[in-house]
Amino acid sequence: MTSSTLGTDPRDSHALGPADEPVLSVRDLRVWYGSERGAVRAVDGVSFDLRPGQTLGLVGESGCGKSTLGRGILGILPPGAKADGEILFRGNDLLKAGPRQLEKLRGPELGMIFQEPLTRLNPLMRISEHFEETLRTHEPQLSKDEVRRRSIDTLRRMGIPPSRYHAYPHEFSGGMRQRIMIALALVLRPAFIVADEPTTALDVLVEAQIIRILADLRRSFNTSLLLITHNLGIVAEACDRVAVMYAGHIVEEGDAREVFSRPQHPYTRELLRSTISLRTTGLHYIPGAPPDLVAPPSGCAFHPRCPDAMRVCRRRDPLDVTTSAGGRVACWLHAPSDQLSREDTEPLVREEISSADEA
Ligand SMILES: Nc1ncnc2c1ncn2[C@@H]1O[C@H](COP(=O)(O)OP(=O)(O)OP(=O)(O)O)[C@@H](O)[C@H]1O
Repeated sequence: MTSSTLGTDPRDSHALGPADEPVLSVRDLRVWYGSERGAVRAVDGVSFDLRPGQTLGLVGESGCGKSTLGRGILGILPPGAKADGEILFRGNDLLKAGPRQLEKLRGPELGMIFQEPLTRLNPLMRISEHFEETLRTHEPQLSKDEVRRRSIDTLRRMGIPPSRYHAYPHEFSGGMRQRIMIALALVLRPAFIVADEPTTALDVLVEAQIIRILADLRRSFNTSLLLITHNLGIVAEACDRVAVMYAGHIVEEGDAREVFSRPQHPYTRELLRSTISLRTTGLHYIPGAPPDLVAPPSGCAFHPRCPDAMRVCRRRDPLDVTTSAGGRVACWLHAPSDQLSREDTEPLVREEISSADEA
């Protein structure tokens, strides 16, 4: 595929390549922000693939780099941020695309769903006008009737009845406005969408509704979705795969059910334990806090908080290991034994951890 295929009719996008060919391949992506203290390494060597129709949940504590990763892929980082690596979207490297080429792709090919719908819907414009503007900008060949039909059909999928097509944003509840925002992203039928905390500000019922809609995306449009959230329950319900992020790295990735039932990385395990569920008897907190990304700990960045840390964890970056269930985990506990000496596997005692932190 050549770069000339970028920006073609998005409705053809799903016909390109076999179904199992990734629509998005991120390779060794690094994103850093400048700060007075030095570079904030918010995304530090991230790689993953996303296939057509697949939903990948991206989880991790606050400040682990999830939003930066999502924004980096879409090319909407704030000024001063730098990115390096490869972001292959249908075979073309988005990091090498110019700003105008990226601008063209955002919307019809690369969709975005963020929070705060009111700030993004123009209060002076009817919902119909929002749809007309979006479709006319990206698909000017559509007739007025087609614009109306496609918009109403997309809104209906989001549970917004056609009778509300000409209403103004303030005439809808917060949850409905959020669904309208999702419909505005979907009406262009992008091949890939980043949804960053799309439900955080909503009540539980609306949240459940939106999650069902997101889970239906695959059936309706074969859209691939990167869903960024703090809510592991949402990932369990709506995602095929999950990637767990810590200090700018993906520390574990795999089939969502498999990762939730048999977490391989101590961080994933601790994160799951700190989530409220019906079976929760007492809430667990992961001791400590995510590290400063200007000067993260040596070796595995989780080692100062890890209950299973070994001496090697402080000294060497963990290797990515494929799990028996077909996922991957970056943790020395799972490394082949020939990579480790006896001393490497000795437990890292708390005193050593704190003295290393002070150093
Ligand atoms: N514009 C910026 N300038 C400098 N540092 C930034 C900027 N935006 C984010 N960061 C830093 O980058 C790191 C990753 O932030 P990011 O928002 O990507 O994490 P996150 O996992 O999405 O967090 P949250 O769940 O709270 O949204 C943090 O240390 C954050 O302070």
